[in-house]
Amino acid sequence: MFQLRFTTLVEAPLTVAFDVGRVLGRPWPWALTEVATDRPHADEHRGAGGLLAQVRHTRRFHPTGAGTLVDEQVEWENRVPGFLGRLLDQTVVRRHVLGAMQAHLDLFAAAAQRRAEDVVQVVGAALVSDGRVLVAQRGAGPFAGLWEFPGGKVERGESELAALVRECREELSVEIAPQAFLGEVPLPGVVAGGAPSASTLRVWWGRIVAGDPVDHEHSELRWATAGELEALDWIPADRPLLPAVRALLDRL
Ligand SMILES: Nc1nc2c([nH]c(=O)n2[C@H]2C[C@H](O)[C@@H](COP(=O)(O)OP(=O)(O)OP(=O)(O)O)O2)c(=O)[nH]1
Repeated sequence: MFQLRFTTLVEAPLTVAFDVGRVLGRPWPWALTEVATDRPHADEHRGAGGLLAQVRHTRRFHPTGAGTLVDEQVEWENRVPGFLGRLLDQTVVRRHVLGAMQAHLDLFAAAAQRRAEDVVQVVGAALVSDGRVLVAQRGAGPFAGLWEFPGGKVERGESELAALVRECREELSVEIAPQAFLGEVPLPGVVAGGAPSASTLRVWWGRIVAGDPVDHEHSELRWATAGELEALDWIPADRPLLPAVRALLDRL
């Protein structure tokens, strides 16, 4: 098997990067078959055509503070075996795969970035102080009574971190300094009238730099220890983020 690996940082949330990648497909002149998909984390295609007896193309999507890191691996086998096959690979096939992938990845990154402008993102703050994290209970709406991270929707043209700072000011009357990206989860519902499951929640560790939290929107605010997090009745989408928050509290 020959192989090449590509990593691309796409300025788009996980679900947008995955869905745009899916629509664009793979840059091969013959159709590959999707053999595995785990939206929005990974997918795998296989097929064959032209000089290639077998192609396996896997893609993994990792959330980062700067966007989604797309890690792709292309593996193939030539139709021609042995020395001639290796020569063919080095002179023709590899160059072809590289060229096709580079053009495809440029297109992919630009398309995902454009699409991200139309999908409303949600940001949340894990505000930590004295070994505890501030959690908030929603007072109204479909998630009334459930716990969440303070935060809200990123407005059009606003950066994610500016939205995080603004939401904490509006909801809690505190000034915060974002510290590090903690994780991202898909939101299964409809956010701001978009398609179901199009948006994600991206959570950042933050420190309060001025003020004491005053509750303006929630039914309750609570400073929770790492050990208390699991037992709270969370919005279900948030649960996969709890290990990262617990690890942060344990580390600080
Ligand atoms: N803030 C926050 N929202 C969450 C979390 N988990 C989760 O599923 N959501 C969902 C609930 C809502 O559908 C959406 C956020 O909407 P929001 O109502 O808080 O946003 P917002 O402050 O901008 O409010 P508004 O403009 O609708 O008044 O994300 C979470 O941990 N924090």
